Amino acid sequence: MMLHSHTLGRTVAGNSRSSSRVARCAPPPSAGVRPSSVAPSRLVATASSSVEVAVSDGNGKATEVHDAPSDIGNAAQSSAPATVETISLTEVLQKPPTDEALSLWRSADAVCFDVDCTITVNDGLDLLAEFMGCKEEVEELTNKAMDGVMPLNTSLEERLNLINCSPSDLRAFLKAHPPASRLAPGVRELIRTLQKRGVDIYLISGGFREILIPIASYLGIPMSRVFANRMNWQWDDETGEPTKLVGFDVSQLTAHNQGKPQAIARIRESNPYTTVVMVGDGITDLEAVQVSGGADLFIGYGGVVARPAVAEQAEWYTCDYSSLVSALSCYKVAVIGSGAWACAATRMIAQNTVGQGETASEFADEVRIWARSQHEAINETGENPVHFPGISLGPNVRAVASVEEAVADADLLVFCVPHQYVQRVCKQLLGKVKPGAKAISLTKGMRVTREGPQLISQMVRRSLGIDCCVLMGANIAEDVGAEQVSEAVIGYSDLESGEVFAKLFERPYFRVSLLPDPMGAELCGTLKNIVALGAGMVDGLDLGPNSKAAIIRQGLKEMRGFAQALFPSAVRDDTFLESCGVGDLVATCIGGRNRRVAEEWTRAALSGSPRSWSDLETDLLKGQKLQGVSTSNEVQEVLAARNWEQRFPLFTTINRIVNGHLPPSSVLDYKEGSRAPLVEEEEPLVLPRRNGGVAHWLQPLAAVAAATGFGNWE
Ligand SMILES: NC(=O)C1=CN([C@@H]2O[C@H](COP(=O)(O)OP(=O)(O)OC[C@H]3O[C@@H](n4cnc5c(N)ncnc54)[C@H](O)[C@@H]3O)[C@@H](O)[C@H]2O)C=CC1
Ligand SMILES: O=C(CO)COP(=O)(O)O
Repeated sequence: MMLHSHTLGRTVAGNSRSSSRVARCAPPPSAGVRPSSVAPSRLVATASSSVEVAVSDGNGKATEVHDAPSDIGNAAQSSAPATVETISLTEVLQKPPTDEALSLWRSADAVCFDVDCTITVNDGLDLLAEFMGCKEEVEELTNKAMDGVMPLNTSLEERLNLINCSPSDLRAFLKAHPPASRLAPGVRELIRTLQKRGVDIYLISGGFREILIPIASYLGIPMSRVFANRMNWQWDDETGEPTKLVGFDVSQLTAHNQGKPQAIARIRESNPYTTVVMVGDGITDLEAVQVSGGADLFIGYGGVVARPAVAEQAEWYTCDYSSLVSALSCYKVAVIGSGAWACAATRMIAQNTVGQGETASEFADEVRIWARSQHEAINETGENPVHFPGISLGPNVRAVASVEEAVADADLLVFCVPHQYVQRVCKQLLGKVKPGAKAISLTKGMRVTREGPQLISQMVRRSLGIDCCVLMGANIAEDVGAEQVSEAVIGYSDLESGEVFAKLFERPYFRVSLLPDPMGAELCGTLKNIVALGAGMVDGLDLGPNSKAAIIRQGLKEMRGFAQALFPSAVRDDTFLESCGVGDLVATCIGGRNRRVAEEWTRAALSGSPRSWSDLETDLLKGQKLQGVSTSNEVQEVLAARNWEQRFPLFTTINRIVNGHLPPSSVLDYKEGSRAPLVEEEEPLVLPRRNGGVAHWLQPLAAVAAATGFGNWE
C-alpha cells in the first residue's frame, strides 16, 4: 500500500501520545530493511494478517496505526471518537533507510529513545490515570494537547491534577506494571545490541521520570542519561517523606515543545559525539532532526502507534526493532590464507557479499584475502594461479600482502592457513584485531604444547581474545570451487556468531548446518587426516574397497574415542555422523591430498626407492600442504604422554609406518602394529623437543619426525 500525502497530516502538539484516535492491532510483522522493492517515495507497507489502521476525519488529519499488545490499549480503542473510521488492513507502514541513514545508524555514538509508545507499548501517564480510575478525563486532556488546542505544559498540569496520586499509589502502580510487561517487542534486544557496540543510550521523554525510572534501570540506562519531566511533591516536614503531588517542574526541557532537540543539544555539549540518532513514534521526536544542534538522524518507529505523518517525513521508518538490529551489522570480512581451501571459501563468501555493500546488507561488499606471495596475481587476474588455478574468486575480492592489513577493521576473520602456521599468524595479529571481531577456523590440525593438545580455535580464541567458531566438512577445495554439492557444519559456542558465519558461507551448492559441538567438529577435521594416510597406504598396497572400509571404520571409531577421551563432557556422539565426521572421512579417504601422497609414499617404499614425505609434498601438491603427517606426530605425542597407544591402535600403527618403524603393510594389522616395540636405544637419546624440553618417550619418534621434515611449528 502506498500512502499518499493527502491522507497524512496532523502535527501532534506536545509529546507523542497515543491518542484516542488509534486502533488496536496485533504486533507488526518482521519488517526487513532490504530495500529491494523500494517504491519511489520509499514509503511502503508490508504484509500483515491482523493490522488495523484508524483513519481520521476527511480533513486528512491524525491518520494512525496502533499496536497496543497490553490490555491498556483497549482503552484507547474503546474510546475512539465517532469521527475515526477503523479499517482492517493487511499492511503496516515502513520506509527503508537511505544509504546515508544506514551509514549514520551504523556509526552512531549515541541513540536517544522516546519512551511512551516507543520503548513502551503504552503511554505511562494514561496508564497511571487508568490505575487511578480517571482514564477518560485524562485521555481527553491528552487529546487536547495532541490537537493543539491546549499547550503541552497546561495539559500536563491538568492531567496531574486529575491523577493526583500519592507516593504509595505510585509505588503500587509501578509494582502492578513491571518494566518487562511494558516494553515494546524487541526493544530490549536492540538496546542491548547497541550497548554491546559501545553506543550510549539516552531516554528523552515527555513523560514523567517517576514512571520511567524502573524501565531505565531494567534497560541498564543510567539516570544521568534520562531526560524527562519531574513531578513536584509536597514534603512532610517531620518525616521528610513526599506526601502529595503538587504539579510538575516546568523548568525541565521536556516540559515544552521542541524540548527533545534541546535535550540532544545539551547532550552534545557535554559529550564529543559525532553521530546522534533519535528514535521515536511522534512528531515531537521527529523535531529532533529539524532543529540545528539536534540529532543527525531520526528513525520513526510505528510498532505501537504508526503515524503516517511521521512516516512520511522520517528518513527511515520501521515497525519492527529487529530490522534496526540487523541493519547495524555490516560485517567486513577478511580471509587469512590463500591456499586451495582458502580460495574456495573466499569464492563462496564473495558470492554472498557481492553487490551488497550499498544496501542494508549484513556484509560489506569487499572481501579481503591475505595472500603472502600471490596477492599481485590475484588482484590482476582474479584467481590464485598457484594454489587454485583456473577459478575466479570474484570481482569483490582484494588480496593484500600483509596479514595486518587484511584484518584491519575486519569484523569477521576466516582463518584458513595450514595448521603449523596459525600460531605465528596469531602472534603477528596481537593487538591488531578489531575488538569484538568474530573468527572462524577452517584449518584442520592441532598443536601439542607442554600443557597438552590445543585446538586451532582455542589458540585463536586465547591469543586474540575473540570468539572462534569452526567450519568443518567433506570439502575438497576443487570440488567446492566447481560448485559440486557439499555439506559442512559450523561448530559454535556462541550461537550468534555461528548464525552470522552460516549466512556468510551458505550457498545453494554449499549446505551449512549449525552444530553446538565445536571441539568435536574440529577434532573430526583434524583426526581424519591421519586416517586418510592409512587409506592412501591401502591404495598404495593395491588393496580394494573392503580393506579401505576397514581402515575407515576403525578410523572413525578412534576419532570418536580420542575426541571424547580428550573432552569427555563436550564432544557428542552425533557429531561423528555429520559432514565433519563420517562425511569428511569418506571424502578424504577417497579424494584427498593426504590419501594421494600416502599412496605414492607407499608405492615408493615398496619399490625399494623410498621418498620422503616432504619431497612428495613438494612434487605432488605443488605448494599446497600435507597436514596428516604432522598431525599424526602431534596426536602420537598425546597418546604416548597418556599411555593411550594401545587404546588407539590404528593411529599408533599409522604413526609408526609414517616414521619408518613399521612397513606400510602393517596398516591392516594395526593391533599388532601398535604393540610392536619401538626403536630400542641403550642410552636414551637427548634430543631437544620442539618446545624446548626433553621427553624420553618421544625421542625415537622425534628423530624420525625431524628427518621427515614434518612436525615443526613455525
Ligand atoms: N585443500 C582442501 O581441500 C581443504 C583444506 N582444508 C584445510 O584448510 C587449511 C588450509 O588449507 P589450504 O587452503 O588448502 O592451503 P594449502 O594446502 O593450499 O597451502 C597453501 C597455504 O599455505 C600458506 N603457507 C605456505 N607456507 C606458509 C608459511 N611459511 N607461513 C604462512 N603460510 C604459509 C600459503 O600462504 C597458503 O595460504 C588446512 O588446514 C587444510 O587441512 C580443509 C578442507 C579442504
Ligand atoms: O579436508 C579435506 C576435505 O574435507 C581435504 O583433505 P586433504 O588435505 O587430505 O586434501
